[in-house]
Amino acid sequence: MATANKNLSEYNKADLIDATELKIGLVVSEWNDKVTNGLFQGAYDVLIDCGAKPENIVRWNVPGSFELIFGSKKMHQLEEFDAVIAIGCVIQGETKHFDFVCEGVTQGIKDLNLIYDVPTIFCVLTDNNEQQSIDRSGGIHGNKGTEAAVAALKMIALNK
Ligand SMILES: Nc1c(NC[C@H](O)[C@H](O)[C@H](O)CO)[nH]c(=O)[nH]c1=O
Ligand SMILES: CC(=O)[C@@H](O)COP(=O)(O)O
Repeated sequence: MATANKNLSEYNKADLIDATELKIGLVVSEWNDKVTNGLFQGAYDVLIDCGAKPENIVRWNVPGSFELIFGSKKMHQLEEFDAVIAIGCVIQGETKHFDFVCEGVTQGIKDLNLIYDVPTIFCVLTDNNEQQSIDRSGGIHGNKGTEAAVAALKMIALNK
């Protein structure tokens, strides 16, 4: 099922755990920050809706999606978080750099999930154009940040 057939913002709060006592880290890329800020807001709103305290939602910014790997690793090393959400937006340009950034951040975040016993959630848009990113960060297809926070809460429940 493609995103076009599924609204990313749909979730059932009854399916999610109480977030009152949770601490969530969000590492946010500054590239395409209009989009990444929208993704962050979508994730933040779910966590608050599920009872998280604002002071327990910690945001770190990094220059680009490739730096999400190192930023997420440093968060994990604090051993304070129940989950880390890596937020980025990679948009195809003129060169093959898109392919390498997307593959690198995908593999890097996969590796973090193997190394650490706290989930790292992959909230990275890998789009052909800016409109696709807008559509998936609070636009017609919903918000992938919402989906990421839901995934984080579900994985925390599984990890208890
Ligand atoms: N083109 C995009 C980038 N490129 C920058 C890299 O992520 C990285 O910061 C740089 O190579 C230095 O290590 N990053 C994005 O997040 N989105 C893009 O569209
Ligand atoms: C994903 C990127 O790094 C890319 O947007 C950079 O653009 P370009 O390939 O035109 O250098």
